[in-house]
Amino acid sequence: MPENLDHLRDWIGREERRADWLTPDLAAKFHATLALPGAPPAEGEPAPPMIHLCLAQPALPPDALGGDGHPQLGTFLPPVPLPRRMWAGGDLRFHAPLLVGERVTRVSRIAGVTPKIGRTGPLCFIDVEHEIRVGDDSRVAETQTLVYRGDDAPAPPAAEPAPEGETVRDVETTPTLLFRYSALTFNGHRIHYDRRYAREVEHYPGLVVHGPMQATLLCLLAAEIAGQTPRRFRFRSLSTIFDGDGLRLHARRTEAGVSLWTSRPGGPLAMSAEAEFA
Ligand SMILES: CC(C)(COP(=O)(O)OP(=O)(O)OC[C@H]1O[C@@H](n2cnc3c(N)ncnc32)[C@H](O)[C@@H]1OP(=O)(O)O)[C@@H](O)C(=O)NCCC(=O)NCCSC(=O)C[C@](C)(O)C(=O)O
Repeated sequence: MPENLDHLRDWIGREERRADWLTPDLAAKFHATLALPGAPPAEGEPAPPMIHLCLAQPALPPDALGGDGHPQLGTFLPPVPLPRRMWAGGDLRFHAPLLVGERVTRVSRIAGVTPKIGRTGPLCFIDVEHEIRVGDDSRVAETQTLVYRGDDAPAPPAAEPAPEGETVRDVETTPTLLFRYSALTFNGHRIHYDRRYAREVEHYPGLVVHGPMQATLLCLLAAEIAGQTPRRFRFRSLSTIFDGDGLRLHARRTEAGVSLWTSRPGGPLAMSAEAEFA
């Protein structure tokens, strides 16, 4: 670790609250971007799980953004002195669906700051708890884990090819898909649309396929296989997928629910996830 990061724990407990409308327009754009089957839900109908990631995102002017296109660190998230942000994982509990047309409030709280040394060097994990409410009614409880890495951190060492699932779906990871998902989530992170920045500044071979989009596709696949929205959905991002790689979604039914994972075709495990229904 370049320096002692214990002082960042002072940020634990910091809260932020934002509100938004789940409009029919957003529901239609989410449906179209992810190529979901059938017609998008109309006003008053349940919206698909994970659409909340598109809601109540911070809307800041350009001078409040960092060089990576995200809000500058030290506003809500602590000022971690490691520049490269990635989405590391999540743990979500779905209490009840959001309905199209509802006014949604997102209450966010810094819940953890955990420095570690990984195989690729210093890592700092930040846990953010979000509660997605309509009035006093909690619909989704989510813990997001973000990770910050050093400037010169290498890619994790190559791993074995991931096994194939019982159910397999291929998704074409075009720049258009990545751009449209960034737009839906109002995510300015340049690693998803600025190829020169992704290569020259963050040393990736291509545009990065969003962790939350992979998680959304896996959660929707779990819901399709089980015929219902999971009660709990957990995931971890273990290696990165780039545009042009192709994204393969895998699923296998288990006693407790559905195990899911992503890879590029023939590539190592990228995201691993569990959906529970009881
Ligand atoms: C994070 C990397 C570099 C660590 O790779 P490593 O080889 O350095 O780590 P390690 O040696 O395997 O593990 C070190 C410690 O970290 C833990 N660990 C290791 N991984 C995770 C994880 N995911 N979640 C939680 N914990 C993790 C692991 O369990 C261990 O803990 P321990 O010492 O206590 O045993 C590696 O796992 C990696 O490259 N993951 C892929 C990340 C990725 O591609 N994310 C999606 C794209 S970025 C994105 O979508 C952005 C977005 C949407 O714009 C946005 O943030 O807003």
